[in-house]
Amino acid sequence: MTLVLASASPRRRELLAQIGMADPEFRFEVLAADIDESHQASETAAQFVQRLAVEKAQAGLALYGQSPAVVLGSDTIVVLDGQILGKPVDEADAEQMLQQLSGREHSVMTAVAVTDGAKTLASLVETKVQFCGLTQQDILAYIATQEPMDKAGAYGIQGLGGCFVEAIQGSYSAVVGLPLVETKALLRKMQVL
Ligand SMILES: Cc1cn([C@H]2C[C@H](O)[C@@H](COP(=O)(O)OP(=O)(O)OP(=O)(O)O)O2)c(=O)[nH]c1=O
Repeated sequence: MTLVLASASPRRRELLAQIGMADPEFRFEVLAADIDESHQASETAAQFVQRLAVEKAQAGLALYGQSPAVVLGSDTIVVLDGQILGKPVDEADAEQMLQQLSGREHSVMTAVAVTDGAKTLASLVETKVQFCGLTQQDILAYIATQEPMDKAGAYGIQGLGGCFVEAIQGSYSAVVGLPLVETKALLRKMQVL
C-alpha cells in the first residue's frame, strides 16, 4: 500500500519517518493544489482544524490520482482565548502573536486525517503549552531568525522557540505537526502498518 503525505512540511515528513514510514516505502507528495484555509464563522477551532486535515488528505488523493493509496493530511493551529492563530502573514503579525502568547498558556490543536477514497478517518489532539514572559527584545530577536514565519502561533517548539516553553501538557509531536501515537493508530486502521 502506498502512503502519500499530502504536506509541504519537512517536519511532518520527519515525524512519519519516526513511525517507520521512510522512503522508499512511502511516496512523498507536496500538495500543489492549495486548499482554502479560511475559517468559517460557524465552526469551532476543533472543527476547523479537523476539516482542514480532511480537506488536505482529500485534495492530496485527487492530486495523486492513483490507487490503491492512503493519503495523509494534517493541520496545526494555536488557540488563545478562543482566538485561532495560524501562520503569521508577516513580521508584524508574528510580533503581535508572540506578545499575546507571552506569559500565558495556550492550546495547540493538531488534526490528522487519512483517506483511501472509500474511507476517511481523523484524530484531533490538543496540547497545552505554557510560555514564559517574553521581552520585546526576545520577540524581535526571535523574529529576526525567521523561524516563526512558517509556523502556527509564530513559534517552533523544536527550535529556538523551545526556549519560550515553560511547560507542556500533552503531545510534543502534535505541537511539531503530527501526533505520533494517533497517526500510527490511524495507519494501522487503514492497514498501512
Ligand atoms: C506550534 C508549532 C507549529 N509548528 C508548525 C507545524 C505546521 O507545519 C505549521 C502549521 O501550519 P499547517 O498549515 O498546519 O502546515 P504547513 O502549511 O506547514 O504544511 P502542510 O499544510 O503542507 O502540511 O506550524 C511547528 O513546527 N512547531 C510548533 O511548535
